[in-house]
Amino acid sequence: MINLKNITKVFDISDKKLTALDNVSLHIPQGQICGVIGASGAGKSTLIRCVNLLEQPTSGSVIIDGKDLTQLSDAQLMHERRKIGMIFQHFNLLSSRTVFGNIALPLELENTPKDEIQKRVTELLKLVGLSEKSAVYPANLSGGQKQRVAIARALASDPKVLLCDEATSALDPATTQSILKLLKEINRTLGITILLITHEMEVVKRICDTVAVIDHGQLVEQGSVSDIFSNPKTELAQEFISSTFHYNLPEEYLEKMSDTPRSAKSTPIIKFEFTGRSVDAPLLSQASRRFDVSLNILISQIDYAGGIKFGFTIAELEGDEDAITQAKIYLMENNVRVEVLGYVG
Ligand SMILES: Nc1ncnc2c1ncn2[C@@H]1O[C@H](COP(=O)(O)OP(=O)(O)OP(=O)(O)O)[C@@H](O)[C@H]1O
Repeated sequence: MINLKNITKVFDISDKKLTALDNVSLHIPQGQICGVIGASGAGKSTLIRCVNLLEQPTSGSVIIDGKDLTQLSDAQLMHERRKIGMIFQHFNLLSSRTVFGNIALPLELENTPKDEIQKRVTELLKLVGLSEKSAVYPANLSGGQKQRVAIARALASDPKVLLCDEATSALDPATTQSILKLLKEINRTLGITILLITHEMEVVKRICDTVAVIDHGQLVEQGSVSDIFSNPKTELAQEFISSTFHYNLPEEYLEKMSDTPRSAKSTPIIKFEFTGRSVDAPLLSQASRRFDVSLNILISQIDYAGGIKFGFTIAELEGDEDAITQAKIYLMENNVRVEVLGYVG
C-alpha cells in the first residue's frame, strides 16, 4: 500500500546541503501498522512529510495504492491525497470551529452535501467516542479528546492510509494508551494502513506490526516487531528496546555504588538484558553454576512485543574476579547484553 523507493531528501541551507533522507526504501503492505523510530533530527518528520508530498523528495518514488505521487500533476496529487489522512503531535485543530466543524471541514472542501456531512460526522464522532462533544470548541477539550477529533477529521475522507506524526508525544501515558488502542481499532475495523513516526519504542511495542529504525537519514534496520525485539542488529535498536524498561535501583544501593571498584572486595552490579533468543534459557543459573558466581537479584522484568518475550535482570555478582569475567563472556556469547552499572563494597 505504501511503497517508498530510494527516497533522498537534500535541503539547501544557504550554501550548504543537508541530506535529511539518504536512499530510504520502505514497503508497508495494506492493513499493516509500521512504526519508524529515531532520535531527534534523524529524519522522521521529513520522511512522513515525503509520503504525502508535503515535502518533495529530491529523488526516489512514493507509491501509494499503486500510484507514484511524484509523477502526478497538482490536480491528480490533490485527488490522491484524499487517500492519505494525517494526524499531528499538536493536533492542528481550528480553534474557531466546534468539534463537529473540525471533522466536517475536509468534507466541506470536497463539496459533500450537508445531509451526508451530518451522517458521516455523526458516525465518526461515535467511532472516536466523542458523540457528546459535537458542539464543544477545542479549547474545552483535553489533549486526548483533541487527538480523537483530529483522528476523526483524518478519517472523514475515508482514507486508505493514515500518517501519524508523533501523535501521542504530547499526551500523558494513560491517554497515550487510549489513543494507541483507538488507532489499533481503526486499523483492524477499517483496514487502514498506518505509518507512524515516534521516538518512543513503547509506541512501537504497543501497536506496530513492523518497525524501521532511522539514524542520520538512513534506515539502519527494519523488520517485524518480533524480529527486531528478539534479534536487534544495531546498537541503536537495542537502545530503543532498553528504553522501554523503567526501573529504579533501591536507594541503599545507589548510595553505596561507585563507578569503579573501591577495593578488591567490591562486587559489580550488572544489568543483563535478554531478547527472544536468550530469554527462555536458564542462562543466569547456568552461568552461576558453571563459574561459581552467586547472584543477588535486585530487579527483574519481563515484557512482550509482537509475541516475543524480552526483559532484564539487575543483580549483584559475588565471586572470584576471573570467574565473574568468564560468566559475563559466557552470557554475552549467548546473546545476553551485559552492562556494569557500578560497584558496591
Ligand atoms: N525545511 C527544512 N529546511 C532545512 N533543513 C531541514 C528542514 N526540515 C528538516 N531539516 C533538517 O533535516 C534533518 C532531519 O529533520 P527532521 O525534522 O526530519 O528530524 P526528526 O527525526 O523528525 O526530528 P524531531 O524528532 O526532533 O522532530 C535535521 O537536521 C533538520 O534540521
